[in-house]
Amino acid sequence: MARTQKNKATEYHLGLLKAKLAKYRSQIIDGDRKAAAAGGKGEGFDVEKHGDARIAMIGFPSVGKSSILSHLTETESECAAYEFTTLTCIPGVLQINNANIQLLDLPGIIEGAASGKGRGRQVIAVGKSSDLIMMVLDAQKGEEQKAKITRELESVGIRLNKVKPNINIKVMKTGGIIFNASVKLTKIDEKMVRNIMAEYKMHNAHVNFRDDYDVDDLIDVIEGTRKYVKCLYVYNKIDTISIEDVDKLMSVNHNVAISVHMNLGIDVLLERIWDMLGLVRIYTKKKGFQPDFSDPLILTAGRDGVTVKSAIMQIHRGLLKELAYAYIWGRSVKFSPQKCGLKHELNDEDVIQFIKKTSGAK
Ligand SMILES: Nc1nc2c(ncn2[C@@H]2O[C@H](COP(=O)(O)OP(=O)(O)OP(=O)(O)O)[C@@H](O)[C@H]2O)c(=O)[nH]1
Ligand SMILES: [K+]
Ligand SMILES: [Mg+2]
Repeated sequence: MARTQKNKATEYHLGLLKAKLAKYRSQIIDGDRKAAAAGGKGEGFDVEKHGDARIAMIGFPSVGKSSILSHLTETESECAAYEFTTLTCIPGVLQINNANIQLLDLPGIIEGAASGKGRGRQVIAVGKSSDLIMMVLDAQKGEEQKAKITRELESVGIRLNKVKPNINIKVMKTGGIIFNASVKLTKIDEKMVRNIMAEYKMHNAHVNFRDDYDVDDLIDVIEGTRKYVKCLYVYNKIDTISIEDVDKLMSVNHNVAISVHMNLGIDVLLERIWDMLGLVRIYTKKKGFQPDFSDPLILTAGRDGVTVKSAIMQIHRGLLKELAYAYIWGRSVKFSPQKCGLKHELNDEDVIQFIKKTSGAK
């Protein structure tokens, strides 16, 4: 693909090559999955999920992943100046705002990790299972390390800091391909969409583009197995570079610059982790009592954020039927307390009191 000159005539050819490549990749990944299921998983990698969220640290060897785990949690993971010090998945518990977050230290990966080099596949599988990937990078090394690891993750279907493309495909029995777009498309045209659909042997379908997407986005939606994961890029060892270079790193979206050795940037790192996880603390209170501010419920945002309903689902779903309304104090309401229904969206640090239909609703 890299050797094909880019112009209008070759564009269709490139699009089809991309679709073929994506198809073969998913066949290989699928084969791997079956082999893994048959032959047991990588030893030392099947760590059980614990706590309110899971973060996986992924990076090249000796960037300081284990140093970060040992610094931020009670767990000691061996740190050393030689590469591949860490050989398995080491879990620690990171406490931020009373939430218990599982932080996973992992072996360093190398180029080709996704196709099975080293323990790359196991490491990437752990990344896929997490709520946030911390891509740990060495501030002394060039920008290409970020692109290389991103490529490894993308090649197995992980998409970093992206939302699923809003392309709707409805398979029909007859009628051919009926194509619609809500905006003017600049990166793909109808002919290309038809070619790609044909490559996937989809001959009858309604295809609707809700935004200006490209070939890769269409393939992602057709393949359907992509995993959209948030990613924080953590540049460690800033004690070895100039202040100007630190400023440059910090000016990029989703980047954080730290030094474990000098204890620099750690507060900012924890804040960014909290923000990116999108966890919400909710304090429940009983009538006539103060809420217990030392013991929040930690809720994770679903597609509609955290609502009164999703809060109840995480606490005690039986309450759903019994609820008359909820009283809310906090930033999500105009005045406190305010009577709210199930759809009301909660903010971090709101206080909630549930009023049941039978007790005190009148
Ligand atoms: N200068 C500097 N060195 C650091 C810093 N953090 C870690 N190191 C050093 O970097 C080296 C590698 O640290 P590790 O924590 O073992 O790195 P790792 O990413 O876990 O390495 P692998 O497990 O081998 O992949 C060690 O010699 C650390 O002392 C830092 O903030 N500044
Ligand atoms: K090391
Ligand atoms: Mg390590």
